[in-house]
Formats: sequence, C-alpha cells, structure tokens
Amino acid sequence: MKPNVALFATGGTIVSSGESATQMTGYSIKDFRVDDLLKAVPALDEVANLDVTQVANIDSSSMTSRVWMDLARAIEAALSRDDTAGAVVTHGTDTLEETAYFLNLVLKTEKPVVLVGAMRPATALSADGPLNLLNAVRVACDPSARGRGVLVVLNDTVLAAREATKSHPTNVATFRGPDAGMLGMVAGARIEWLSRSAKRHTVDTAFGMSILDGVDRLPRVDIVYSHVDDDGLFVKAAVAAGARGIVHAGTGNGSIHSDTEPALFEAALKGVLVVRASRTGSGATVEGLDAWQRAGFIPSGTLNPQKARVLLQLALLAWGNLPAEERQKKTEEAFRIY
Ligand SMILES: NC(=O)C[C@H](N)C(=O)O
Repeated sequence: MKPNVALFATGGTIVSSGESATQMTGYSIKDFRVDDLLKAVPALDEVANLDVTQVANIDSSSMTSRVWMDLARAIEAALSRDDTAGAVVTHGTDTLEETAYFLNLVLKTEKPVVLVGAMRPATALSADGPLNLLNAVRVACDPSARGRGVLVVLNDTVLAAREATKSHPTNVATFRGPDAGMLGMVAGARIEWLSRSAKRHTVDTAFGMSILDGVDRLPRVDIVYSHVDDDGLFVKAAVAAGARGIVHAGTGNGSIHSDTEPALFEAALKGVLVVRASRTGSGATVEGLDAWQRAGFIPSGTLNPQKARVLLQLALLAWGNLPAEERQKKTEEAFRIY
C-alpha cells in the first residue's frame, strides 16, 4: 500500500512560469499552481498518495509569520492522523531556510517534514522543480527520515532545517549547510543518510504549538547589518519602531562598530534583547568584548542572522513576559541548544 503524504503549497519559483524556456529570472507566480506542478511529475503517483492543501501562493521574499502560523497548524493537524506518513511543503527558496527553522522549533512530531523548492521556473529548460518534488516526497514517506527534524531537499541533497542556507542567487546547487554539510543525499531512488543534527529540534524544544494560540504575528525583531561608517541609525530606528529584539549582523565575530555600540547599549537598557550574529556566512559567533557580555548581548553561535531572528522571536513569544533575568537565561540557553 502506498503511504499518504500531506503536501502544503505556499508558492515560489517551483510554481512560477516565464515567457519562454530560457527565462530564468524575472518570471512570475501568477499563472501556475501546485496542481500544474503535480501534473508534470506523474511518477509521484507510484510513490505516495498526496493530500494537497494550498496555504498561500506567494514569492517567498514576501513571506510573513502569519503564513508560518497557518502552515504550522495545518501540518500539525495533518500529521496527527495515524495514516499520514509525513509532510512536504513547497516553498520559494529565498526564505525557505527561515520557514524550515521555524517549523523545526515548533512542530511536535517525529514524522518527516520536508521543505522543497526550485531555482528555475516550471517552464524553464531543465526545470529543477519536478525532480526536487519527487525526491522530497520520497524522503517524506521514508521511515528512516523520522526523528531527524525538519528537512530541506533540493538538488539531490538532504539538509537539516537548522543548517540549510541559500548561498547563491541563481544556481540549482544553492542550498548548503556551511559547516555541518549535508544530512544525506538522494541517489537515484535511494536515500543515503550521512549524519544527524547535533541540535535539539521538534519534540525536544521548549516551544509547543500552544505558544502560537491567539497570535497572528510573531514579535518584532529587526536585523541590523553592520558596515563601514555604521552609526547606529538603524538600531535607533528599530527601537523606535517597537522592536522587542535586535539581531546585529556584525562584522567578523559579531563585532559592533564603536559608533553603533551606544545605540545597542541603550536598546538593551530599555529591555530590547540583543543577539550578536555574524555577516561572514559561516562559523560560530561567540563571546566578544566584556562590555557586550555585561550588556547581555547573546552570541548567536552557528545560527546565521536570519535564523537567529526566528529563534529570538520564539524566545520573546515564550518568555517575553518573564522577569528580565529569567528571560535572559532561558534565551541564552536556547541559543546554545537549538
Ligand atoms: N527560487 C525561488 O524560489 C526564488 C523566489 N523568489 C522565491 O523565493 O519565491
């Protein structure tokens, strides 16, 4: 008997169409939908029974936390059914890593949840979407994929949601785990596992789905990207806009421009949680100057700025109203273990 897989469509290049087979950029998402994509992959029918839900149909550069919450609730409901083996989410690649990490932190399931996208529109020469989708469904219904956290499958590569990051604007081999590498690979119809994530995920996080109850947007957290001549203007703007957290994408080991430091110290004094991440693209951001530690700035470890933002949003949602010291302690721990 074929396994049942729940498929959640959110849009992205995988369902985009261009004017011609050679149009690889500047295409649109209007005319195509997930059903058209499914028709392009008749082999899916041999692998699984798909139950399709259209959650959104957007370019993922315009993703919102409102869509995340609808998606998380829909996946949770589908996977609570005994006869559903796993879930696949079709998604644009621009913010796929953030959605994947959000789901990795909130979903309470051992069943495989696989995010998949494409770098070439469905109408393109050598479109990568159809095979990526087939591989994603294969992984989602494979019992060996259970308990590995949320997964990202593109270009025959299986990555952990926590590590996967988009590293190239147009290449089909864009997703990488900069330091962790891949969890596994799809070779022909076979899935070869290579490693496991060392960080806690899904059933092992403190964030239950219940923290999303009655919430329609995650707390405001802004990312401020450091550069030569940085003067703290954007930190001040974030605080003025009501940010409850700031991820500072610093130079090197999360370094902060001396002209920006005062604004960040002031933000922390006002109760804004500050995370120091790095704009370098790999490695771990660890403790820096004593003054930063004393101000409570939290190093992001191996999380890149956009993933540090997701974790900080959930920390604020779960612990934002606790006394400052407790909130700080729990958030620091989350940045070490998730
Ligand atoms: N390759 C893609 O999917 C890029 C697209 N802009 C998106 O993220 O929706």
